[in-house]
Amino acid sequence: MSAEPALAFEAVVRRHGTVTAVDGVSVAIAAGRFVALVGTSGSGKSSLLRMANRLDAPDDGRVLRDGRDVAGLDPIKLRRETGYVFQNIGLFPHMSVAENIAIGPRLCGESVDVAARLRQVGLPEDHARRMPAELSGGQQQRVGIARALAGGGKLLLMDEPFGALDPVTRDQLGRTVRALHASEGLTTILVTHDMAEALLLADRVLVMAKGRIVGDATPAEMLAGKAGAEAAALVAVPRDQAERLKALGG
Ligand SMILES: Nc1ncnc2c1ncn2[C@@H]1O[C@H](COP(=O)(O)OP(=O)(O)OP(=O)(O)O)[C@@H](O)[C@H]1O
Repeated sequence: MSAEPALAFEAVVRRHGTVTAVDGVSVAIAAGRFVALVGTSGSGKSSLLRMANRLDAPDDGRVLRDGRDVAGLDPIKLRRETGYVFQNIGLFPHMSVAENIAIGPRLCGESVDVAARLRQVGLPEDHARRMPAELSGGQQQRVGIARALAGGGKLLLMDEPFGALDPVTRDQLGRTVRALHASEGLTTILVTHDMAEALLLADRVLVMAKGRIVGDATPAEMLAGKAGAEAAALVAVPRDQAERLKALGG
């Protein structure tokens, strides 16, 4: 494992017209960590994530992967080596599950063990022949995760990947991703609006507000109120819900 952080942002700025979406973010993420990125809508989470594999370029500052500035890396290769999963992942509707999973490596003349990839994400092997429309939303997201990892990349970026799913499916998928993170030796960054999900899955939580990182702590530190006012406000929501549920149960 490299001594360099798997991903680092150095004084990164990203503007969209007159809006400064990312306003001087510096943060390093060590290989093997599971980081949740939280913050209210419009705080800059997606804008930050998109710079990790050159979907967007910073207006200022640098983004480093394993110590190398992404500006000097081949974007096609970089994206192949990055698992990227987002809400409504967009499987190719006219391709089978197997073809969807294998598409990236196949374009580079490489083959994929589709059955193994399906097993990894908890889907039966016979689903390989199905078309995306024959799968539930949760199953489609599982295929999306399998496709994201098929290139063999060790960095997994997830932008609200469970956003459109019911709470039970969401919880199951979260556990699957956490298990994959460990078994595959991934570095994972999960953008989520669900603070409870962030606290339960991640080993480090970054809080964004107005384009800046305003909280950076472990889940235990967050719960103990040691990560600043914005983090405390976000943690207050699931805590209050848990207390109200407990009160209901007597
Ligand atoms: N392509 C774009 N063009 C113009 N403005 C944009 C664009 N993308 C994002 N923005 C603006 O940049 C700011 C940050 O947006 P971003 O999507 O990064 O936030 P976010 O924290 O991911 O939000 P959400 O949780 O709602 O997805 C917002 O003010 C948004 O309106």
